Amino acid sequence: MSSATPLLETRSLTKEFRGFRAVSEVDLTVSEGSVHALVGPNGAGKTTLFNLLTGFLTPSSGSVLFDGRDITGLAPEQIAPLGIARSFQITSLFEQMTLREHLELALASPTGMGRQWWRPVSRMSVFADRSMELLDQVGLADRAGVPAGSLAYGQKRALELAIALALDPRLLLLDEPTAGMGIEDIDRTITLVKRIASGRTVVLVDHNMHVVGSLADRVTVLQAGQILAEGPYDEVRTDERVITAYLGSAHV
Ligand SMILES: Nc1ncnc2c1ncn2[C@@H]1O[C@H](COP(=O)(O)OP(=O)(O)OP(=O)(O)O)[C@@H](O)[C@H]1O
Repeated sequence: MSSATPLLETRSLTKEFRGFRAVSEVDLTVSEGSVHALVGPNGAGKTTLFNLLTGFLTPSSGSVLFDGRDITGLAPEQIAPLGIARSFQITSLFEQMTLREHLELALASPTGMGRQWWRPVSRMSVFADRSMELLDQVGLADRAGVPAGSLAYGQKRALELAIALALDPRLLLLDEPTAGMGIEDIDRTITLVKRIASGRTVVLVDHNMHVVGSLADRVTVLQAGQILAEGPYDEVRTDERVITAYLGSAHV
């Protein structure tokens, strides 16, 4: 992480909901090739910030720059093809569809890698090899033909990661990748994220400090919509202001 080139930058980014500032003048700088964690107590503005970065929300003021380009106000379907993918906190899979079909659909979508959405479904087999590669990357190659509904929770989250990777994103945004997981799945997810983070930039929201400490090169702590502290994990976790902020929340 020697390069100082920011892949993602926000400048005075602000989102108000009827006068309430959920995100307030946030200046975030994410270096290319880094894993950058966003943490903070409930309601700190993490999800709102993710929504601003991916175009699901439009900022009230301020800007978002990706690779030096101003992407403020672009729609999600304009932002995704630039190389920003997101995995969601809530599982969004089709229970009856097989794992391979999920990947083929992701690859064939307008924002997907091939952008060959005009191809008839019968020609989706061109994506078969890539689908298997992606499933292999997340350790699900042997489940390719089973319906997503039959997967265990941790496997569903791994499938969602594979779907996000179908874009071959430069920037991958992970919203609580270990939420609701037991310790074994958490450790498996840490290993998986480490593997897929190589060669790309990852911004991660997670409440689990073991996950953050294991993965993040840099941590930004949000509180009440503002940046409270920022730095390497070991520095941030001993910061008095951060400790105080967390003592007031459910996630100590
Ligand atoms: N659409 C909305 N309308 C009004 N208020 C909102 C809206 N979305 C979020 N908020 C408020 O903005 C604040 C930040 O919410 P946000 O979901 O971004 O926090 P968070 O850090 O992701 O919290 P959590 O850790 O619980 O997911 C909260 O007070 C929330 O109630």
